[in-house]
Amino acid sequence: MERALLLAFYITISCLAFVASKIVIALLLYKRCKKRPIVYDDGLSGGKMVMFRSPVLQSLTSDAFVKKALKLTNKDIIGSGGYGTVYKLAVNDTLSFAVKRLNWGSTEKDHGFKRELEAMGDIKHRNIVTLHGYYTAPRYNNLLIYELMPNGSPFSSGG
Ligand SMILES: Nc1ncnc2c1ncn2[C@@H]1O[C@H](COP(=O)(O)OP(=O)(O)OP(=O)(O)O)[C@@H](O)[C@H]1O
Repeated sequence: MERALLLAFYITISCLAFVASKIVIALLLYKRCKKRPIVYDDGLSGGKMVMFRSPVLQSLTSDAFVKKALKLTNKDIIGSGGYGTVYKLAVNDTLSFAVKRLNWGSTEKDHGFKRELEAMGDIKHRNIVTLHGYYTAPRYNNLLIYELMPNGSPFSSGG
């Protein structure tokens, strides 16, 4: 009788451990999926827009955003640095982004660069401007999509 009880106890513990391990695995997979960037393929330009977990950018339709981004002109320029030109992209009256058009081309073959961008998309710090995503297309310069800082980039030293 005692042996039967002990056996039942072991079976119960094993079942509970099995269920708990499945829950932990499901939670880890869910967390990983949530962190994964959203990728939109733009059929028109053959480009790709990658949005990080930013709810701001994910609430926009990528088509509308890409169309606006590809229409940026000199009058939208808010600054320029060693790596490219920075434009203000206004989605509507209340929502704007800083879009940096890099001086070099597509990230398609540069996996290291992509990985670096995705790592930057994970960083959230009050002294570091948020990178919301990027756009890359075969015949177009790469675009980095940043949070728009009211007084310019926090990296900027005034030049
Ligand atoms: N997120 C942003 N919001 C508003 N303005 C920005 C933003 N990022 C950049 N700028 C503007 O664009 C300018 C150029 O920025 P950028 O980051 O390209 O170069 P930098 O920080 O000046 O220097 P470096 O070339 O070494 O990166 C900044 O000085 C700033 O005025």
